[in-house]
Amino acid sequence: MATAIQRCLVQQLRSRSTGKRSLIILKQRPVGVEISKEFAETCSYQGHQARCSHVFPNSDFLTLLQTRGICEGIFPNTRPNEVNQLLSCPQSMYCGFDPTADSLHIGNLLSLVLLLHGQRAGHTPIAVLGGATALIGDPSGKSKERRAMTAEEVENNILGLMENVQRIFKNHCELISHSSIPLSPLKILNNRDWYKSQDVISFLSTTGRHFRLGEMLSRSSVQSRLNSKEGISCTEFMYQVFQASDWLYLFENHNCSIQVGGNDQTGNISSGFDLIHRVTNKYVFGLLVPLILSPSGEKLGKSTGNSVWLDSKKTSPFEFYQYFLNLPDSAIEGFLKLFTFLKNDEITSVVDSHSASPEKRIGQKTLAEQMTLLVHGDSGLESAQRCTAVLFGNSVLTLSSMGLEELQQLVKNASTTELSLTSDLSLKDLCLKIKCFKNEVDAERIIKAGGVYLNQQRVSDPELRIGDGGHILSNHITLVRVGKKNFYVVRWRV
Ligand SMILES: Nc1ncnc2c1ncn2[C@@H]1O[C@H](COP(=O)(O)OP(=O)(O)OP(=O)(O)O)[C@@H](O)[C@H]1O
Ligand SMILES: N[C@@H](Cc1ccc(O)cc1)C(=O)O
Repeated sequence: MATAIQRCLVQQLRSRSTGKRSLIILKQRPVGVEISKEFAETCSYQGHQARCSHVFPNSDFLTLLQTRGICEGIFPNTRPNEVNQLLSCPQSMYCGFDPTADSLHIGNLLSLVLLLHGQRAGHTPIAVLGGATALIGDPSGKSKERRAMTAEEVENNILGLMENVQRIFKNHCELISHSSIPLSPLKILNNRDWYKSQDVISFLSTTGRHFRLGEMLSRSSVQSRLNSKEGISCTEFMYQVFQASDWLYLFENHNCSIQVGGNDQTGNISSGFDLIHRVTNKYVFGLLVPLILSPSGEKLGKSTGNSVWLDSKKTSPFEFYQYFLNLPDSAIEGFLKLFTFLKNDEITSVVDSHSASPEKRIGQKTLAEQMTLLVHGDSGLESAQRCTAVLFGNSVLTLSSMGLEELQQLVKNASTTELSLTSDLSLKDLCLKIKCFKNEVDAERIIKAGGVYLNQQRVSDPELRIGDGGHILSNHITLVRVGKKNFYVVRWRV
């Protein structure tokens, strides 16, 4: 007798007319993008070893997303039975990211978390990198025309985004999902691939015919620009056509009936819905995540200049960890539900312990740990915790276990000086050599007043001989701090 999954597959194959549905998993590599050896390895890794703890497909998926606040809206919201029916069979679900920067940020992370929940529930996640759409420019939420990007910039940014997405899926699979059933492999596609062989006339005479100008003009992203002094170019006006065509392509070639995006994407998702319905007479659905705002209420995003990046070179694991550690109490429960994979009862228990002693910041610590583990893996979390111990716990032992690079990340703006130790070097001489002070008088005064720290320990004798009393750590480094925030790294020649 056929299993439930087999019945589902047969039903799906019968119900679709395209004949191209890729229920067979394709390990497709974005063409035109250099793929590193690591990328190739993690791709095959995910295909073979990923495991999921849920029964497949998990019918509670949508309820879980809604109760945790991850899915704020379903587009269209008038067909609840169809969307539930669709999700009771294996689907592909996609989210697109335009490579307008070389890294994703925590606003984008929520859509990836939704895809990960989808993967855990038995669906196939697809990340589309907008090699084509980044060159057009999405007007959604933008009061001005975007700066035109060069093809080289876009190609370079794609590499960064691909690395981010791969790393997060790998960390989730290895460190967070304790599972027993294989997860569907993640697909990363570049939308440049399905446009590069089309000429503009055939695109307009085929795809273009399905779009109604009235509907296109009604999108709020278009309306707000039409009513502004800046206006909207034909290029950006056409953006919705490309995002809609992406979805049609994915629907026909990758069984993709679900698009995930921030709620600022409703207009583009609606264009895709209209196109697919017009062409195939089938219904597809958008799952909309809420926009993540900064504590001061603005959207966290690339263009808003307040990003917490997923690339460790732009936001180090320590800074990333600290961002969550410093969130106000009021944000914690919501963020634990949105971003972590802790179960609801685990979150309740964290929130209860936090409320009993808020000064211990148990909620912030749990959130920071879970987020750093997902984004930067266990080595990133260890580094973040080491850096925190040094900066806020004054741990000399931890400081001596750090490499120069990690220390430089910790004290980002600190100058690093290489010195040879002489037997008569005093603290005051050292401070002058590494340019903590402009003159001897200032040096003497501030050291005596207790404003100088060696390896996070206060020292107040300007004549103190350096070298005595473990001022030089076993990693041949001394960290000098003046006041609260001015750091200087000394690297001793050996
Ligand atoms: N702060 C945010 N909260 C939730 N989702 C977000 C946030 N920022 C972006 N997204 C979502 O991430 C996906 C990719 O967005 P995109 O690459 O355009 O990011 P962006 O930071 O908004 O970029 P830009 O500022 O250039 O528009 C979209 O679905 C978008 O809605
Ligand atoms: N328009 C989306 C990115 C995107 C690109 C291509 C898609 O097919 C889907 C989404 C954004 O700017 O946030």
